[in-house]
Amino acid sequence: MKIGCPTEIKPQEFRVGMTPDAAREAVNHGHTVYIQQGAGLGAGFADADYQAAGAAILDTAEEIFATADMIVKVKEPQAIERKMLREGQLLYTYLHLAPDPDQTHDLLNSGCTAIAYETVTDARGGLPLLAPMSEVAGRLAPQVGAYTLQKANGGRGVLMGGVPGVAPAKVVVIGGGVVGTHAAKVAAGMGADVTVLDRSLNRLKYLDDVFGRDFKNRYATAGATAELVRDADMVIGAVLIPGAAAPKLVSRADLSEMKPGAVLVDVAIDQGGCFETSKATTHADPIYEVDGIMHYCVANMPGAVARTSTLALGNATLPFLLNLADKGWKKACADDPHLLNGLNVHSGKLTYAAVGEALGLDVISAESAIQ
Ligand SMILES: NC(=O)C1=CN([C@@H]2O[C@H](COP(=O)(O)OP(=O)(O)OC[C@H]3O[C@@H](n4cnc5c(N)ncnc54)[C@H](O)[C@@H]3O)[C@@H](O)[C@H]2O)C=CC1
Ligand SMILES: CC(=O)C(=O)O
Ligand SMILES: [Mg+2]
Repeated sequence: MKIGCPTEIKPQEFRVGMTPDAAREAVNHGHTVYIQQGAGLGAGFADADYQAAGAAILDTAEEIFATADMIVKVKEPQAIERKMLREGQLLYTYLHLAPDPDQTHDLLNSGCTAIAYETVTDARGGLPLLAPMSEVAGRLAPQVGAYTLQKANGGRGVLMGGVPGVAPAKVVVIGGGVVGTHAAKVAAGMGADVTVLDRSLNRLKYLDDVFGRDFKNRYATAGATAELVRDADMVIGAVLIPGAAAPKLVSRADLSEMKPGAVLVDVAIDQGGCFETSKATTHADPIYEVDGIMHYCVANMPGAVARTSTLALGNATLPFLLNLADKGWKKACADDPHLLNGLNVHSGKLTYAAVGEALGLDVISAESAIQ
């Protein structure tokens, strides 16, 4: 198969869809790999590294899209990339379609087949292609939140760990999955007073068993959420209903109850955000204020640490990538129901129920797409 990897063009996105190691493995499996010139530079990989791995370098994204049967990326295709997708081409990347009707319509119109990293599942109920970036974003969240809490950045001027004689910051994490757990670990490590909210009792039991001494947890009723948010210096939004638009758990009215200069870090922004006042921002201009509350809502947080993130994402995407290339997407999906769960779009039809529900569009079953 011809596999193509273009340079990411989302603002300040420095990750790349394939590492030289991934290219080498695909070449060893008998595939031809095309990398756009300079695609790996932001993550520290030179064109020569890809060439040494057996990949060919092409100058432009147009050439990559025109040549390849499968496009491997990191971020959802941007409008200009969507115009280059064609009928029958396979797209393997993050999509986050539920909050993005424009992208959804373009993918449907292109006739391509699109597998979304974020809805591929595993046998333990996890999301193996989302998890590595959730680990990164979770660990970054208290770091960017702590920066935002500084006075010069609009925050209330509270130090995460306090100092002897002065209380630490109160950090509330809504959603105790991968993002939430990594965020809580780092915030607790910085010395903050951390509470994690989740609606899954099993998850709370796990957090209590493993991290009971490091941070507290509460069941996420609306009442408990409101009570903790009111008193927080930093709230990290980390909920997910896979594939669906994030539920809004803090309203604009709730902001008036919060401490002026408190910080909301909405990691769930790529699924539309879990605070009513969230709107996606970029690394170039990440922070804004609403009613005295600072918001950080970058939808591609892992791009800030592109080398770590590219290596972590590549470890997770490679086995599926090789299966897709070796067997073709239909057989690869027929053999692996977890990969089939990643199928969001095929030949002008949506194949993922939660996306259809969020956007009010018809959906066919993924099973029917592989017949
Ligand atoms: N902004 C960025 O750069 C990045 C964003 N993300 C996003 O972060 C979000 C979280 O991802 P993961 O932690 O991997 O998901 P996850 O599935 O591991 O965890 C989500 C948790 O939210 C809980 N939850 C669901 N509804 C809830 C509610 N109403 N109240 C409280 N808890 C609730 C679930 O029980 C689960 O434990 C996703 O939207 C993901 O796409 C992930 C990586 C990077
Ligand atoms: C998960 C995701 O959207 C990201 O890593 O950018
Ligand atoms: Mg994202």
